[in-house]
Amino acid sequence: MPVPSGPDPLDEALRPPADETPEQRAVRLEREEGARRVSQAIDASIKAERQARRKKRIVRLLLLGQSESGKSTTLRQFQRLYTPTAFREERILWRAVIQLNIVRSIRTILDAISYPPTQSPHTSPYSSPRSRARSISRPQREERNGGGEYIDAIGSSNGNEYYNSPPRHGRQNSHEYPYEPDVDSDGEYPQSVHPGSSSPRSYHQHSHSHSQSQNYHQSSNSFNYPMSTSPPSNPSSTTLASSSPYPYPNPNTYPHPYPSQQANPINSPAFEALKARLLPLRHVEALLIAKLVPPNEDEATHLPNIHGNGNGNGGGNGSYGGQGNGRGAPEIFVRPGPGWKGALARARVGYPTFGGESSDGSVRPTSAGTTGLETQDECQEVLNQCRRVMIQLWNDEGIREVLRRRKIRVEEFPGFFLNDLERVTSLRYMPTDDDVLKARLKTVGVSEYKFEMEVSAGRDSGTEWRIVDVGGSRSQVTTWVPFFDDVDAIIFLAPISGFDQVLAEDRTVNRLEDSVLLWKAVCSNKLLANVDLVLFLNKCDILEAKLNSGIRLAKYVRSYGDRENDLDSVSKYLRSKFSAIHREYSPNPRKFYAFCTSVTDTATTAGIIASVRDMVIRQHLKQSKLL
Ligand SMILES: Nc1nc2c(ncn2[C@@H]2O[C@H](COP(=O)(O)OP(=O)(O)OP(=O)(O)O)[C@@H](O)[C@H]2O)c(=O)[nH]1
Ligand SMILES: [Mg+2]
Repeated sequence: MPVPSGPDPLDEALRPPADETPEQRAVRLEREEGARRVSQAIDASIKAERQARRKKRIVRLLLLGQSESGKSTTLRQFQRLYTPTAFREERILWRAVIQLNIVRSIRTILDAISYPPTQSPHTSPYSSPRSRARSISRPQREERNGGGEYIDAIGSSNGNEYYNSPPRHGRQNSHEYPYEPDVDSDGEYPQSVHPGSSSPRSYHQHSHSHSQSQNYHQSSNSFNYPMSTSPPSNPSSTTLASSSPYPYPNPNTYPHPYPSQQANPINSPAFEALKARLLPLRHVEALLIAKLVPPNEDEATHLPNIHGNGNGNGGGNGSYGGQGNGRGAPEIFVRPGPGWKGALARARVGYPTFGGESSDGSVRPTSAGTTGLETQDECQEVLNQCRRVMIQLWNDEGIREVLRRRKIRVEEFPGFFLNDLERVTSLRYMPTDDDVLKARLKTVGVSEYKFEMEVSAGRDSGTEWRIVDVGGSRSQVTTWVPFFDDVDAIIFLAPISGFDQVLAEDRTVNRLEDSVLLWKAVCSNKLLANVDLVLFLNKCDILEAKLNSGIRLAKYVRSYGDRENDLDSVSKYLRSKFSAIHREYSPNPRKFYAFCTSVTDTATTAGIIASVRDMVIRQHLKQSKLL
């Protein structure tokens, strides 16, 4: 933005009038003195409050990172480790979330099978969208001017715009994140170039107004759809998905807003019958949404998102019955805090009433998680009845093959429980610790969780912890700033397994690129200049599986070159890049710790969290002495 030249308007406004009389001057000075006294009093009271907080030993930790980076999971790890009783008591409440996760995974598969790649709501961000090879190395001028191959986010001089800019939506910011839908000659990831939304309608709109869409049009001839016309490689008639060819639209004539002829390309009677048997899941989904989303929370069911068409009701038009438009449903979210848990507990949702009132007077199941008694839960009953069909669907070779071809790795989705269907749909099912950590429930808003460690040693005892968990999607980043004040440490989560994925909320943005941009913004933020940073390079388990399956980092991060494509080398490389950004962008020198994590893994995360706890306490004590 151009800076206006000339006198500062604020100075102008504050300057005394040229014809000020001595009396007016005296009045003005007195008024200014009064204002100064008020300001000093406010400063003093803030300082006193801060000192009192330090004395009371209140430690504040902020969890930052993009959506699905693992912030809420990290918080759950803290709770599991340091308030285990409360964590155990609440496990049963996660069953509804897990039920919803299962239903959503099934829906994803049905959508993927039922709709061609161009229509499916579940292509990106889990389908290995491939942007052009990019470098996350520091921007070199030659690179920028030459190939333009680095992630532009790394190149901008200051990350603060991430906070200051208004929430970005859709493709409006494409100029800031110049992601050209680059098509590789091998056409390996055609789904990645599907621009914008999964909704054909919104794509249609884009195609008239954005030049990137035109690029897409121009380039759409140059690759083959992996599923364009061929059936799965093993066309065994025993598989559900293999008994019909796949009449996907000719890429030369694509896109059609609604290619009605191909609305449901799988017309195998076996598949149709199976879908019909899964129809009750629609009801389950609606029930769960009603349970999880408070009645006054309208936004959750109307949130436009990657899968949705902006008005999905989360349960009405999926593909269970093959009648809907199959464009999925919004991801259900909760506002952080005990609200949704309280609502579930109050509704009792069919859980047995083992417990009485808790100390705060609220009623919640207290030890149901350990009894293993049968419960009356309609959703669980329906899931239990559908479990054989779900298992059949998930284990069907033909369907697996379609998913493979479409690069849809359902097992890497958050909230994946399909390998545990027998166990998690049992009527006696009570979520384990691992299940709670694996469950996915998106956060919207910012909230502070207070707790005192049940399990505390030495100097920890008596310390009150306040962990701030934020919603990580792009539109929410601006809401973080008010929480930057008076923070002892930040844990920043960068899910490095996302190097071949795009953001759910903006499919033009590579996930790793977004994490780097966000990291830069956090490092350079002046309000956080003296806050120690802890970096979790997270989802290393998924990263390892990806690398082992042959997906190469160098395809997405060109600067990686021909280094070894294994977890150790990749994580070291990315760690050094994040560390370099920290050094370069931090306004002041400060402590920085980096860990390669899989925060769903209880064994490895316990040690890391203990180190972070010690480090935060140390820092807190140091700061207290300084005050
Ligand atoms: N396999 C694996 N899954 C993880 C890991 N970390 C988090 N997850 C899963 O990823 C999903 C998203 O994690 P969340 O903790 O909900 O992510 P978040 O950062 O809070 O996301 P928002 O609330 O949208 O901002 C959950 O289903 C987690 O179980 C990890 O290291 N490995
Ligand atoms: Mg969250």
